[in-house]
Amino acid sequence: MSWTEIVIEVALSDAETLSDALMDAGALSVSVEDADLGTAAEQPLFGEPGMEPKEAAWQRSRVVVLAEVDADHAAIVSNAAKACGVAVPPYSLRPVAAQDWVRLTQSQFEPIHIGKNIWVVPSWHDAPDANGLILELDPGLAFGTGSHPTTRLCMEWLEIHVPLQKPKSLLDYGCGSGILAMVAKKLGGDSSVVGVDIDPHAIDAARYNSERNHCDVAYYLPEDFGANSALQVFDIVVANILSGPLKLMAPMLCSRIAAGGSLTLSGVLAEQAEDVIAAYAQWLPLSVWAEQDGWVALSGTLK
Ligand SMILES: C[S@@+](CC[C@H](N)C(=O)[O-])C[C@H]1O[C@@H](n2cnc3c(N)ncnc32)[C@H](O)[C@@H]1O
Repeated sequence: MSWTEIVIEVALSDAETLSDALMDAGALSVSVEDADLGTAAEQPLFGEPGMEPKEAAWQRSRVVVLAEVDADHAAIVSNAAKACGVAVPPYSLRPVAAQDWVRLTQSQFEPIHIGKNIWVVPSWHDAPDANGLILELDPGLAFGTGSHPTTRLCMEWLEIHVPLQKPKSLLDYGCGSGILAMVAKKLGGDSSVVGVDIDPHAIDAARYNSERNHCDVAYYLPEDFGANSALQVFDIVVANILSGPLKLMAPMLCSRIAAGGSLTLSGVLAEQAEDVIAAYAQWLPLSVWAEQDGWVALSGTLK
């Protein structure tokens, strides 16, 4: 399947009405861009701090219309112009090369190597190292594909500490795609792993991902977690959220750590570490375990 782009240069004031009319006249999609984009005449959108914002983003617009290759392109433009009560604007046509869009999108997601031996592998790839700890995971609605430094920090911590601590139970609070819970389950053998997230889409994604990776993990929304395991404590608690919620959650998260158990937090910027450490100080001494790209993982053991 291939398409044609109709490129029309119009005055800024006409761009929006013409775009609507072009959709009514048979366009598949319409986008409006700065006609001076990439040229010496392009104006920066934002001025220096303190300057008045410009009234308009740019001076002249280019309307780019995607149409079927065998559509009547002249009719699309003239019908739209007629509907707007303006003269038919000059336009040019350019072919859009046929692409395998699925393949193109998929090629942007390569397997990710984390720590010593963990691989996060999209379903359309073979595992690069058959002896590695392989998580099959596609980019989706929930946060956690292994590309973010905070996820990587937590996975690296788990890779080292789960085999050392051999936890009987582990809680992943703010589980997103379930990536940390699944790694913990694969590293921890028969330990009981629970994931909690406030976002129902994340819970669905985590359940789906865990089934595909043969990981027996229980996932809950916070209210169901409270109802189902009100008194349960865990040998390891890990939470990769942001510093604000982590500070508020300190009493709740600490109440979930078993005696002698540990807590690992990420989603915290290096400059926020001191503040987060202070919020947890009455329960356990946290310290910076590692830093990546300005993000830290904090870790500590319950007093
Ligand atoms: C940064 S993502 C981390 C996802 C995954 N654990 C990882 O390490 O990649 C944070 C997750 O915490 C969840 N979250 C945010 N606030 C929360 C809260 N108050 N209770 C539970 N989950 C929360 C978000 O929905 C999101 O999925």
